[in-house]
Amino acid sequence: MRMRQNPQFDRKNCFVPTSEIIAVEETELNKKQRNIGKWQKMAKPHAFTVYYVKKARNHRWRCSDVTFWCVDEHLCNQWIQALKELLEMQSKPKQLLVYINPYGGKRQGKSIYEQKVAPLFSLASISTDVVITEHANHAKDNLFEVNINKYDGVVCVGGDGMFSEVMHGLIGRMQKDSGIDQNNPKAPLVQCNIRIGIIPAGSTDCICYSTVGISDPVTSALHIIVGDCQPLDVSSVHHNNTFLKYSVSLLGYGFYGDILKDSEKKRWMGPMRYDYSGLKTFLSHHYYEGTISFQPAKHTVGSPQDKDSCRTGCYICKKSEQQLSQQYKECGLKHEEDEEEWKVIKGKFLAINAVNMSCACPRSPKGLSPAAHLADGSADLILVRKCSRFDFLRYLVRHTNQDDQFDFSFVDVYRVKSFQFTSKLSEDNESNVTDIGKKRFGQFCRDHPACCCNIASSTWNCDGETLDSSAIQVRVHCQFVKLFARGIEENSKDEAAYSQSSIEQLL
Ligand SMILES: Nc1ncnc2c1ncn2[C@@H]1O[C@H](COP(=O)(O)OP(=O)(O)OP(=O)(O)O)[C@@H](O)[C@H]1O
Repeated sequence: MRMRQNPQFDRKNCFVPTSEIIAVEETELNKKQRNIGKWQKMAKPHAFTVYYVKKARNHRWRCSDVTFWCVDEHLCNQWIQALKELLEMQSKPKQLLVYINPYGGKRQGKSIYEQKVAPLFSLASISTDVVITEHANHAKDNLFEVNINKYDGVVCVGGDGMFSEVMHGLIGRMQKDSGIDQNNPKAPLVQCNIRIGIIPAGSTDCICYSTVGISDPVTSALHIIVGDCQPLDVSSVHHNNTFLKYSVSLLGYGFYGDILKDSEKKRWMGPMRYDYSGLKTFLSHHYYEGTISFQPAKHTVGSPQDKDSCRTGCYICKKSEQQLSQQYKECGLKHEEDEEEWKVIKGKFLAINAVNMSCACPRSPKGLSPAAHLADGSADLILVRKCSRFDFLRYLVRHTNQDDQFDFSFVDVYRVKSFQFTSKLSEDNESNVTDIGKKRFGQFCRDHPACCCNIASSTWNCDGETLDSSAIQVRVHCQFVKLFARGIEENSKDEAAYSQSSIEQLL
């Protein structure tokens, strides 16, 4: 059997893991092809083509191909059969439900899907049911009605808002089917095993970037095709006994809440509104008084100040999940989270951020918490206390350089599995949470004397959407949803090798 590669790889040796084969097809040889070089000498050659993932720089994936030729038709068919059987054995999706937001980002969702993604799905023999959304919550409502068991995954084409909508639909559907009341903050929620794929086509594609390493529709489509699986922690957010939202990236009060609230009023400015509102919020330098109580995530084996980041096959995520399951097994139903230690901090904050992932994006490649993990059952709680404008700027600048952004006297960071927040304003009205806190948590840690400034409440930014209440209770659910992704791969020798010569002889 002989090989004719994509011209750019001529005369290079290469290999492809079978898990990264996209499709195998019999190749029809036309007369012109048969007259090329060595194959000219072959009497009636037979051929098949292997389409595979080619890894390029910066986590970008592309589809490449290599064609194998031989004179023996039977041998050629045996190879095709054997390779197809190998592909069948893997957990690649066969049937997908696709939601396209035609208005997300630069309104390119439909054309991105049709031109870049659909041809790849068709090459990989994936059948799709495509829904072009007509209004907000169309996808979410639809997910409560469809025969979900028919699909191996749900794909959303859009930004973080579209992903959030699909995730809420899927989680909500699972709870409804299992008779679980999402309004009960302590309800044992049912995990969502159907994988979600994100084809980035929004103005913010932070979740895609943090789980794949790049916002690129073709790369994401290929992660879906090869059937990757990345579990993701999800935080549930409640106000007393009312369910508000789920969050997978940022829950931000103060600075990031104010930016979002202001930018919502300036939608007409397009993506520029985030820069404008960011500068305006920075200059206004508001701080907010409130009480935050949290339960440290004792099961995790990492810390927010670790030097290593969460990467493909992350040991810390695996180990932490094992510890957590062990804990539940040992304590069983007796396990009462309320009885565990709570820490309480009262203070004046410029920003309170809780992140379930690093929140890296092209603007801030390190993210809000560079060592946060995708699937360790915890969130990193970052408290930025009142400080001067100059110090706050120094803190923000450190998100873009190599210096430690937590190494400031006014910044504290904790790895937590649940937390509650009450602003001073709502504390006065809703003394409930504070009373419970006082009874349950004992000594409060007060940082400064009571503030004499006129402080209003801020708004919570929950994955890019505002929440109606400032008093919230948050609980992290370990590995609650699954994505067609594999986390960010190390920039290893493999990648360098791939980018130089890319394919080695498989057969
Ligand atoms: N057909 C539609 N018309 C209007 N809104 C829609 C439609 N389909 C989905 N949406 C809503 O649009 C919101 C934003 O979508 P998406 O995240 O895809 O785009 P985006 O440009 O990144 O958003 P944003 O401008 O909020 O950053 C989602 O919350 C989703 O519920």
